[in-house]
Amino acid sequence: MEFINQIGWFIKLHQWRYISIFMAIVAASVCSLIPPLLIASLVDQLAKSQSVNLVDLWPTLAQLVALAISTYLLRFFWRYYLFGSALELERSLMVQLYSHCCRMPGPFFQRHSSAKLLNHLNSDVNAVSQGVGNGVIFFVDAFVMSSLVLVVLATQISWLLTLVVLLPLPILALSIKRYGQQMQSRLEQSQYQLGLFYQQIQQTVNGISVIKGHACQGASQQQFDHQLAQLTQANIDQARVEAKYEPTTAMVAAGSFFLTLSVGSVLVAQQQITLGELLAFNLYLGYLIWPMNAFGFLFSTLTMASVSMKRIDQVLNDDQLGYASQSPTVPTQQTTLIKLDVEYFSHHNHQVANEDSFAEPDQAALLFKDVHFSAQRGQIQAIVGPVACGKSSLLRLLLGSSMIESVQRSLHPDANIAYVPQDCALFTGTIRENIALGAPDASFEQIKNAASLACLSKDIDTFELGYDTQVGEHGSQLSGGQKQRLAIARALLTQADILLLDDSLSALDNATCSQLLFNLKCWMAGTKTVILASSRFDLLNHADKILLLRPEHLPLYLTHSELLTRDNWYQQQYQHASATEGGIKP
Ligand SMILES: Nc1ncnc2c1ncn2[C@@H]1O[C@H](COP(=O)(O)OP(=O)(O)OP(=O)(O)O)[C@@H](O)[C@H]1O
Repeated sequence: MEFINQIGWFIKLHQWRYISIFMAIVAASVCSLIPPLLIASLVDQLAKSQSVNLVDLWPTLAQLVALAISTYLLRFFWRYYLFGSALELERSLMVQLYSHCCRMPGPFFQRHSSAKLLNHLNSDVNAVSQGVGNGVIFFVDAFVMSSLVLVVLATQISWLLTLVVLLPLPILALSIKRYGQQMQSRLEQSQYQLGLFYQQIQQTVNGISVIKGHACQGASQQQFDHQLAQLTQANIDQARVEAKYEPTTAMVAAGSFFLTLSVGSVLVAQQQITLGELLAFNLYLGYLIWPMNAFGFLFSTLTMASVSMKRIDQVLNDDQLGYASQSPTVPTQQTTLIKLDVEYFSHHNHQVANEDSFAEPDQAALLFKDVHFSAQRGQIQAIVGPVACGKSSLLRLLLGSSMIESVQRSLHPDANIAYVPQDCALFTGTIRENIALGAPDASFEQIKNAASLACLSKDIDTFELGYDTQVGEHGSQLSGGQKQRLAIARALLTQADILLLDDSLSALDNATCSQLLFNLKCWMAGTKTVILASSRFDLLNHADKILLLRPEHLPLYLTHSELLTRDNWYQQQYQHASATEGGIKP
C-alpha cells in the first residue's frame, strides 16, 4: 500500500492506460475461466447421451478456439502496455535523479557518494520498475483472478466446497503479517550493503595507482572480502525470510486441494454435485494455485519496490536549501558580470545550514570573512593565497554551488559561467567528445579552435588518432598538463561570459602558460571575464585585480602593484616565484 502512495503521481499521470490494462487483465482472466465450465457441460452431456456425435461437439470447440484467441490478444495488449509503462517510470526516475544531482552543491555529494548514486540509478530504479510491472500482474492474479475463480466456484458449482477452499487462507494472512516487517528491514540492509560494496570497488579502481604504489593490494583485498562478506550475509538473511514465506503459500494451496478433494468426493457420493462439476472444480483449483503463490511474489516485489522508492526519495528530497528551484541570476549593473559579498564563510556553517537552520559563525572553523569581490567584462582576476586558504571554496561560491545566508551573490542576468575544477573532471571517451561536452552542437572546426586556444592542438596532432584518441578513465591516458588544457578547451568552447579556473595552469611550463594567457585575453575580446584561483605567484602580474586570502588576516583585494607595496608576504612569494620559475612575461 505504501508503494502505491509513493508512485501515485505516476499512476495518476497514466490513469487511463492503467484502467485499460486492468480491464484487459480482468477480461483475459474471465476468458480463461470459461473453458472448464464448457468442458464440464460437455462431459455431463456425453455421460448422459452415451454416444458421441461430433456435430454436437463443434459449437463447444469453436467457443474454446475463440476464447483462446481472445485470451492471447488481451494478454499481448496488457503485457505490452504494462511493461512499457514500467520502462517509462524507470526512465523518468533516472532523469529525475540525474538532473537533481546536476543541480546539487558539493556537500550533497559528501552525503551521497557516486557509487551509492549509481546503485540508486541501477538496482533501486529497477526494483521500482518491477513493482509497477510484475507487481501489477501479481496483484491482479492474487486478488482479481482468485476472486473470479471463487465467484465461479460458489455460483456455478458449490458454495459449500468454495467455503472449504477458503479455510486455510487465514494462515496466509498471518504469515504475510509476520514476515512483512522482517522482509522490509532485511531488504533495506541488503541495499545499504550493496551501496557500500559499489563504493569500495569505485574507490579501489580510482586509487589503483596509489594502492599499487604503496604495495597495499593485500589490505585492499581484505577490505573487499570483508565488504563482500557483509553483502552476502545481508542477501542470505533476505533469502532466509523469502525461503520461510514462499513454502507457506504452497502449503496453503496444498491444504485447500486436500480439503476440497475429500469433501468433494463425499458430495459426489451424496449426489449433491455431478462428476463433471467435481472435475471442473478441480480444474479451477489448479487456477487458484498460481494466485496463491502470487500473494507471495506480490508481497516481496512490493516490499522491495517500496524500500527502493524510499531510498530514491531520500536523494530527491535532499534539497533543504532549495537548489533545485533556485534561480541562478540576480540583475546587476551592465558591466559587472559577477559580484560576491561574503560576511563570513566556513564549511562547518555550510554543513549545519544544510541540516536545519543557519548557524552563527564558528570562529575556529572560519575560512574567510569580509570578502567583497566583483568582476567586470574584459578583466582577468586572481584569487591567491597559501594552500588550503579557501581559494577553491571561494570559486565554488562564485559558481553558485554553495548557498549560505552570510553570502550574497549576484550574476548578470545574461551571463553564464564555465568552470574548470582542480581535478579537470574528464570523462571516458575521445578528446573530441570531452571538448564538446558543454557544446554538443559545436562543429569540428570550433572544437579545433578551442583546442588551439588552450594550446592543446600540437599535443593532439602527435596522437595517432588525433581528436578521436580515447582519454581513458578520468583522462588516465593524458599527462597532467594535457588534462588541464583539455578541460580549459572544453570551457572555452562554451563561450561562457565568466570562466572560472581552479588552479588550472599549475602543471604547465612557463612558455605554454604565457601563450595560454595571451590566448585567453584574445578569447575574452573585452566582453568576458576570467577568474583564476592559483598558487602560482608568477602569473599574477597578468591579473587586473587580485584577491589575497590568508588565514587569520583580512582579505586584501588590490592590484598586483598595490599588493607588492602593501603586503610583505605577497612581495616575498612573488619574488621567490619569479626567481625560481623565471617569471611569466606580461
Ligand atoms: N566540502 C568541504 N567540506 C568541508 N571542508 C572543506 C570542503 N572543501 C574544502 N574544505 C576545507 O576547506 C579548506 C579550504 O579548502 P580549499 O580547497 O577551498 O582551499 P584551497 O585554497 O583551494 O587549497 P589548495 O591551494 O590546496 O587547492 C581546507 O581546509 C579544506 O579541508
